[in-house]
Amino acid sequence: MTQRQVFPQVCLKAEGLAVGRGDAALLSDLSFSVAGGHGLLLRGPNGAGKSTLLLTLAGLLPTLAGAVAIEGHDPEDGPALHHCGHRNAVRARLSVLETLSFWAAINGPTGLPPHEALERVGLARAARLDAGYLSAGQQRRLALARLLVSSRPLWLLDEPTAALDVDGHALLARLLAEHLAQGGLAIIATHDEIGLDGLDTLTLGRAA
Ligand SMILES: Nc1ncnc2c1ncn2[C@@H]1O[C@H](COP(=O)(O)OP(=O)(O)OP(=O)(O)O)[C@@H](O)[C@H]1O
Repeated sequence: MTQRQVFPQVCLKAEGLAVGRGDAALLSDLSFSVAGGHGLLLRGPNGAGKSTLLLTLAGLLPTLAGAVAIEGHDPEDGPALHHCGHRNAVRARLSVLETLSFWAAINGPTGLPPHEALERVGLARAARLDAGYLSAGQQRRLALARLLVSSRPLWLLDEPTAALDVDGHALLARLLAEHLAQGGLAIIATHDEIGLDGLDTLTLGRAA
């Protein structure tokens, strides 16, 4: 299938960035850029600061020095990014479809309709089940579906393969390939192989 450019030319630039918890810098003097159509893998040992960097890029932690800019994104088009963290933001007492519809309503129904997104991630048959009953890997798939129901150029993914089976790994690679082909960009903290060629790698420091 031929993919079309969906996103305008968006580029994330980090310059002289220091990130950490409280006042203590875990990583400093980071400069890198990721352009539309490109993906960057964050590698490094446990505790190196990958999640901290993603949270900082997402604006959920303050920068300790330097700056992050997302160039080429028009705020009129809505938020620029999704942050998909370790937790799956699954609401146990809502059905799978209700959970995803909730996220589409909160984040903007600018992507796939929820039932189509569930098809994409292999959860169509679980649509009416309480989301709390999903297995760990199914909950991860539901978290990935959240990326699909609201169209945003920048995906910040923290250990996206956690609990996914072999098919789930392949699914993630397909979703990423399609996102990049549409001009999206992705930064992915992972210890796993992602199964997609052409990704750049940034290896971060040492565990404390
Ligand atoms: N809220 C917090 N307050 C203080 N220190 C924290 C807090 N959260 C994390 N840390 C510390 O920050 C350091 C970096 O953690 P972070 O989760 O960014 O590492 P990581 O590279 O993502 O690790 P992993 O590969 O294990 O996921 C760790 O030493 C951790 O203990």
